[in-house]
Parts: sequence; structure tokens; C-alpha cells
Amino acid sequence: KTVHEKWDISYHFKSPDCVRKLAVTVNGGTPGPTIRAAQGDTVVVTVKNSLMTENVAIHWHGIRQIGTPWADGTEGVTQCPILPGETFEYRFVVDRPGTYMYHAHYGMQRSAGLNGMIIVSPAEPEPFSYDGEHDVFLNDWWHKSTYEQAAGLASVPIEWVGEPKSLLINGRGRFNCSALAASGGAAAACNATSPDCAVQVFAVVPGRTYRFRIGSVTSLSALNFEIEGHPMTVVEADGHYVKPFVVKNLNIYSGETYSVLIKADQDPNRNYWLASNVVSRKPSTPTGTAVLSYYGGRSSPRALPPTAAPTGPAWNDTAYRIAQSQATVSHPAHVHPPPPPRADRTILLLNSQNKIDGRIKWALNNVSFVLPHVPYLVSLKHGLRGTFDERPPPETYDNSTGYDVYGVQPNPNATTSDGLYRLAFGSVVDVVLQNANMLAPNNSETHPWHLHGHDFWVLGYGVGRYDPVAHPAAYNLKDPIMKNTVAVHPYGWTALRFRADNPGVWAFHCHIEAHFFMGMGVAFEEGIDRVGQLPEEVMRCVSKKGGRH
Ligand SMILES: O=C1O[C@H]([C@@H](O)CO)C(O)=C1O
Repeated sequence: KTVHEKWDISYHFKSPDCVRKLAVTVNGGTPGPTIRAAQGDTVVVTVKNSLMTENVAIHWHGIRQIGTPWADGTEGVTQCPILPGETFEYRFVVDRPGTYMYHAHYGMQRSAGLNGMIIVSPAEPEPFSYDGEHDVFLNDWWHKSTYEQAAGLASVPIEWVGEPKSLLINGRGRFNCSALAASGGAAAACNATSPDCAVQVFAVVPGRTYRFRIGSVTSLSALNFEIEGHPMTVVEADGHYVKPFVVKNLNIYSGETYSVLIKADQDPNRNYWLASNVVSRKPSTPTGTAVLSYYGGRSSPRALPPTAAPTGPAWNDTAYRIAQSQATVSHPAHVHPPPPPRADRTILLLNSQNKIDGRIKWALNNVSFVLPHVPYLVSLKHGLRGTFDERPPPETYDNSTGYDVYGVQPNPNATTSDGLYRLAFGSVVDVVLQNANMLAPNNSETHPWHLHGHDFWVLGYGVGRYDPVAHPAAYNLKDPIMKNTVAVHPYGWTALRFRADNPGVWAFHCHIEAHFFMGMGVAFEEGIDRVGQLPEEVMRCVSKKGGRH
């Protein structure tokens, strides 16, 4: 069947954390509506850009777009942006069941509020059962506009975005209005009684089992999510069934989705916290909260729990997070196509912070990514020349003198490029993400990497410098989970494998909005000759002669 959505994208004043701010909305809301479809359905979203002075493009995060690479919604890669006043139709098949998301993919627009969930119900029975379902959509939130943030990042010296003001659960948080007034902020802009920031309540029937679908669309933060007093059994990650394991709390990186099961077996006469906490960066943001309430209990549904909200694990406990990453393996009875035993090509990507013309950038093998003005998909499909740098980016980094991933590099210079990797169609590609120290000493951050157009097998994680001889021998080829987003941990490496069998051009990038803006991404082309005729509306910015309008 076909699921139709009609969306109007426009700015509205919203108060997600009680502080009034202009937000990019879908039909007046942030988050936007949840798309619900069944496996195999065609989803058609008619998007009208009513932003007046701003372009837009929307990415369907986790949907592989098999046969429809032009519908991936990535400005500069798969399409020209949708101009103000224009209408664009996204049409694609949701071929796999699971929990997915959508969000803007133009500049740093995602962080302005254009985001939501996609839930695809399965055609076949799942390897677990439950009585009811709740959806939890996690985000971080700033009071500065996206434009102020972007301008700050591009300034010399950099004006970093800083830690978020609030953490949102289903678009709701709670900023301390009196603190805002005390710091000289406009008190009128903070309204603790705004319905936009009313506490979100998740109601459960005593004795029942619930599936919580959890997605994180944060701009920056790695999060730890906990439901007070209710251990969670992890059963799904990025649309793939997980060999179940139980956690007290769940680490979730931007771009990831999970499903967990909880049993409503606690005292029904009180409420419990849902808590979202920053991990991996030194937090300065209060815990994001919502409330779990039992039907029939003596507590009023909106009553705040009698306890203090969970504060999560120590923010810098990297080993704790790596252990959870490693515990996330495939469900034995739902083995997706097993990974091919070896790769045809290995691309080793050094993640480094660099300086270009005095600006702080991120680079892969010393190349900082910039998007071309003509979308790759259009240039390559139509054979346009001179629209991007045709020299391929490097396959590895210079390790001739033994790159010290723990040290500050003596030469932080890098170059920018809009070149891309061209993959042999059908070939098996390994990508190893190598983390390193940043420009300042003793710091390495977590980067959640998201691949468009594919799911990949997660073959292994390690700490320190990746060894191309020793480490592949220990890859998990038995039951690796497939995902579309995976973290490379501080000072660590992460190895993943995918088959380049989806004709198109696909972005692969750090899902931290500021980091992609600062160059932390690459692009892959495969099977361009197999791509069908491009719809006219993806190339509205390209002149017939090949240049840009
Ligand atoms: O890209 C980043 O820049 C800042 C800092 O390194 C410079 O201010 C930071 O924490 C990042 O993740």
C-alpha cells in the first residue's frame, strides 16, 4: 500500500524547553509527525517549503532507498535543495521493518527542529513479543539560532556551539526560567507553563510488557537513557534484531535507534523517571526527564516521582560504553545475510581535528569534506565535468613515522576537497574509522558515523591504533549486528563492512551536526550507470549546460 504525507515546512515560535525560539516545523510541529508504515509500503511525502528565505532537504535516516537514490534527501549529494515556495515529492519503499528517523539534511538545519520518527511494522513475526508500545525521541537543544551556531563555527577563532541548554524527550524539556532571568536573559522568553514544555507522560498497565522505540537525533550529545527502576532488554538496533541483553541504562549516539522491552512490574502507586543524560563530553546540561506512570495507581499521572532523576553512568567511563557496543550483536535466529568473509577494498579513515586558514576543521586522512554545488548524483549520472574534484581522496593516512593517536599532531594542516570515493559495483568494502587526539592535548571525542543507502556489519571495536594485520583476524564474522550508524570511541577504532550494491551516491559522515559542517564526512559512488532516470525536481539548480543556475 501507499502511505501519503503532505507536509508544510515553516518557521514557528516554539518553546520546547519553555524558552521561546524560532523552530523549523513540519505542519507546525517539532518533532514532526511520526510516519507509520508497513514493510514493503511505498511512502510518498509531498514537501512544500514555506520557509520563505531558506532552502530545505529531508533525509530518511536508515531507509536504504534501493532504486530511488534521488529520494535520499541529502543536499549536494543526491539533490538540489528545495527552494522557498517549491514543492518536492519524496517517494520511496520502506523495505525493512524497524525504527527509523527523518531529519533535515541541509546545512545545520536539522538542529533547528525539522526531525521525526519513522516506524515500519514487520511483515513477519518478530523474535520477541510485547503488549504495548511507546516511542521515545531524544534530542538536545540550544537557544542560539542555527545561523549563529554556523557562523560561530566558521569564525576565527572558533565560537564553538557549546553544550546544549536542554535535553528533549519527544520534543519537550524544561529549562530553569529563574536561572535564565538571573543570567540576564529575557525572562519573558521563558514560560514554565507553556504547553510546549509540559511533562511528557508514558502510561503503562501493571504487569504488561512494553516495547520502547528509542531514537536519538541529537546535534551533538551522546546520551544515556534510563527508565528508573525498569531494566531494559535491548531487542532492536537500527532496524535489526539484537541478541537480547539487559541493561540498567542505554547509551545511544546521534543517528542510532533501539527498541527495548520493559516489564511494568514495579509499585504502581508512584511514578518513575525517564532520564536522558549526556555522556562522553563533560556535561553541563541538566538531565532531560519524562514520567512513567501506572494506570490504576494512586499517583496522579503528571506527578513528579518522589526520587531524584537518574544521573546515568560517569560521563567519561568509555569502557562502559564500549562494553555495550560490543554486546550489541545479531539475534541468532534472525541472521541477516552473513558478512562476506573478506573485503575487496579497505578504506582506513583517520578522524582528526585540523586547521585550515586558521579555522578549526575535521578531516579524514587530512582531507576536510565540502559539498559540491552540483549534486554528485546529477554530475555523475549526466556525465558533467568540472563540478567537483575528480581526484579520489586518500585510502589511508600517512603512518610511515608511526602516527601517535594519543598525541597532538605537530602539523595540524589539512586541505579541503569535494572529491568522492568510487566503489566497484557489488564489491565488499571495509571502512575502518581511526580516532585520534584533537588539537588540544588529552582529548578525543566520540563520533557517531552514519552511512546512507546501506546497512553495514559492525566487525569490531578497539582501543588505540588499528593494526591492519592483527586486528582483522579478530573481527566478528559470526554474529555481527547490522547498523546504519556506529560510534568510534575516544582514541579507538571501529571496523565495518558493507556491500556496494545500491546504485547511487551516498554520504558517510559524523552525525554530529557541527562536525559534518566542519568537514567530517565522505561520499561514496557505486553503480552510477545502473541508476534510473533522475526526476527533474532533484536537478533544479543545475543548468542544461552542466553548470549551476
Ligand atoms: O569540533 C569541536 O570543536 C570543539 C573544540 O575542540 C574547539 O572549541 C569541540 O569540543 C569539538 O567537538
